[in-house]
Amino acid sequence: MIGVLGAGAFGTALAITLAQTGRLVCLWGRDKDMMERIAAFRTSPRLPGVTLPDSIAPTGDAAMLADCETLILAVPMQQLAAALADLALSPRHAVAACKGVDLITLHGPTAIIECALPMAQASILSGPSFAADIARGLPTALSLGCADDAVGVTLQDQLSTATLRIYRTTDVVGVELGGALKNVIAIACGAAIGAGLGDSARAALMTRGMAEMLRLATAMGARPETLMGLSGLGDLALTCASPQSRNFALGHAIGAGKDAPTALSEGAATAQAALALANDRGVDLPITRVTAALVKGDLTVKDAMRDLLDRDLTKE
Ligand SMILES: NC(=O)C1=CN([C@@H]2O[C@H](COP(=O)(O)OP(=O)(O)OC[C@H]3O[C@@H](n4cnc5c(N)ncnc54)[C@H](O)[C@@H]3O)[C@@H](O)[C@H]2O)C=CC1
Ligand SMILES: O=C(CO)COP(=O)(O)O
Repeated sequence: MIGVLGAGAFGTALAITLAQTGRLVCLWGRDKDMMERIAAFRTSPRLPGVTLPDSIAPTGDAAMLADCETLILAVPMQQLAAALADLALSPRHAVAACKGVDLITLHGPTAIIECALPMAQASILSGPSFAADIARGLPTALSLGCADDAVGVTLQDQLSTATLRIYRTTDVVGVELGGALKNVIAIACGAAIGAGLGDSARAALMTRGMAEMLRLATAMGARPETLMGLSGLGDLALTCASPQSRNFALGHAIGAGKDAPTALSEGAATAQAALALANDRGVDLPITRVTAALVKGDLTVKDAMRDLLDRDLTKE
């Protein structure tokens, strides 16, 4: 049995696609009443219009996860440490499906897992995929970062489904940072579009944003080709171009002068964390810097644009 910890949009979508393989999937959520309703009606408020297959066991009882050799962790990044601390878990493989950097420790998901579950092999699953697309069985490709390639082969086989194709790499840091940093650039792109700055501005932000992602990630030991793959360029392309993205939507609201949406936006916290990581390493992240200030309300889009355009001219 595979376990999914976190019955939000992404955890539920992953459970649905994994159920296609015929295996039993235990979907755990912390809200017991809601999990009972999901079990009874086979639908989730996080994924309207999608029916949960019978091979998914929705539950609010964490003891059910004890039998799962592989556990997928699909909670918000800033909640990962707390979620693991709250539950007594002992999986063999713990696969993070969250995107971000922990603001308190500046660790990525696998380092958080390694602290909380030292006996588990930690890995990261990331890449371009909206939960609604995965749940509807639309074709999707993701990257699995696992330091031990033999374990990576096992997980790649276990987690790939008829519609979800998984590639693997041992570059865990690259996969983690690709998924985390693209969210910051998606907020910046949303702000540009929301403020009416145009598609050319968005293309410039995506390209120079990719340069920032590469600078920070390689300074932290990632391989550049990982960032040019699914968890990096692939996810950047998806989230910077789609209003379906919650990070893009947050930026759009900021740019348009509207109230920020309440939905989760991992990029808001990650912008602050990325700046701290970059400062420690002497890496310059101008787009991330203005995005962090935009999110905090310390800068207007007009001033952010001026800040970026007024910098000294440089080589590409
Ligand atoms: N929704 C999407 O399309 C995708 C989401 N992701 C990533 O998946 C992660 C989760 O996102 P979503 O599922 O979309 O968010 P969501 O907001 O739909 O669900 C988050 C779930 O985590 C639960 N949760 C929060 N704190 C918790 C805690 N301390 N203990 C236990 N459960 C807790 C909430 O109750 C909720 O059910 C994020 O890092 C996101 O970037 C990745 C790819 C696609
Ligand atoms: O990570 C995602 C798609 O790959 C989901 O993006 P949002 O969190 O911005 O909605």
